[in-house]
Amino acid sequence: MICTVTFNPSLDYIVRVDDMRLGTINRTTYEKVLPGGKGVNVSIVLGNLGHASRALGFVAGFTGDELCRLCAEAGVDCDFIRVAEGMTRINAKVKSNEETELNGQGPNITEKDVEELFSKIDALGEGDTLVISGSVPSALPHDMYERIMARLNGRGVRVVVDAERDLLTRVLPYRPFLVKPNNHELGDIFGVTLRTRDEVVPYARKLREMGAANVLVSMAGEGGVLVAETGEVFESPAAKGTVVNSVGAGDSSVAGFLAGLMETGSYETAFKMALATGSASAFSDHLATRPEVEALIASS
Ligand SMILES: Nc1ncnc2c1ncn2[C@@H]1O[C@H](COP(=O)(O)OP(=O)(O)OP(=O)(O)O)[C@@H](O)[C@H]1O
Ligand SMILES: O=P(O)(O)OC[C@@]1(O)O[C@H](CO)[C@@H](O)[C@@H]1O
Repeated sequence: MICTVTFNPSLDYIVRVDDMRLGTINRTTYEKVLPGGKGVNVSIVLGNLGHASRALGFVAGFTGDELCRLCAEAGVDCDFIRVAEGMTRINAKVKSNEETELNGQGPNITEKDVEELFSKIDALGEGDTLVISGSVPSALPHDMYERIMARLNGRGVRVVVDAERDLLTRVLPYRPFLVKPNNHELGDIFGVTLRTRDEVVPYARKLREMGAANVLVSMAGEGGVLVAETGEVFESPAAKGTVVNSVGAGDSSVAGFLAGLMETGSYETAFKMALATGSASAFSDHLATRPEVEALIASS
C-alpha cells in the first residue's frame, strides 16, 4: 500500500497573464483550477501510471470540499481529515514573462487533528510506502516530519520525503528510503550554488552519508541525478520540449520513480521513468499520463 501525506494541500489556480505588471490590474487570458499540494500530485500521477495510493492530509471549508471533489474526479482515493477552522488554501500560479507563485497559509490544524492523522498512518507496515511532501502550515510545529518518521521507525515502511531545508535534513537520521530535493534546495542545504549535474553529485552523496538511502535530485530542464542505495550514480539531461506548466513536475518525478521501481526493481529504469514523468507533466497543462510518459521514454 502507498499513502501520501500532504499537510497543506491546495486548490491551484493557474492563470496566464500577458506581460504581468505589479501595482495595476492584470487580466487573465487563461485560467484553470487544479487539485494541488505535493502529496496530492504524487497520488494523482501514481494513479495515472496505474498504481493505487491513498491521499492523506487536512482539508477545510468550501475549498476543501472542491479539493475532495477534484481528487475524486481524478480517481484519487482520499482519506483527508476535515478540520474545523479556516479553509484549504488557494495557491495562485501566474504564468507570464516569468512564473510567479503565491502559496497560501491553509487552515488551523489542532493537535487532535494531528493525532487523527497519526492513527491513519499507524495502519502502515512492512513493505508499505509513505510519501510525505510539501510545507507544514505555520500553525503546526516544525517537527511534524520527524514525528512521523519516529512513529514509523522499525516498522519496515519505506518513507519518501520531498521537502525543503530543515524539514528534509532533520529526517535524515531516520533513514528515509528516498529524498527528492531539486538542485536549488540541495544547494541551499550546503550553502552552495549547484548548476550542473556534475556539481550536484557530491552533494547528493552527502545526503546519502547523512542517512537517505536514495537521493534523486531534480534539475528542471537540466534533468537530474540519482545516487542510489546500491552506490550507483545515474545522471541525464531532460527531454526537450515546450514547457506548458511545470507545477507538479517534481511530484511527478517522485511518482515516476516509485512506479518504475515497483514495476522493474531497477534503479536505472526508476530514474528514467522519474525524468520522463516530470517532463511529461511539464510539457502539458495536466499531470503526466502513462501514454505521455511512455512516448517520451520511447523517443529518448
Ligand atoms: N523545462 C523542462 N524541460 C524538460 N523537463 C523538465 C522541465 N522542467 C521540469 N522537467 C522535468 O521535471 C522534473 C522535475 O522538475 P523540477 O526540478 O523543476 O522539480 P521541482 O523543482 O521539484 O518542481 P515543482 O516544485 O514545481 O514540482 C525534472 O527532473 C525534469 O525531468
Ligand atoms: O507550499 P508547498 O507545500 O511547498 O507547495 C505547494 C505547491 O506549490 O506544490 C505543488 C507543486 O509541487 C503545488 O500543487 C502546490 O501549490
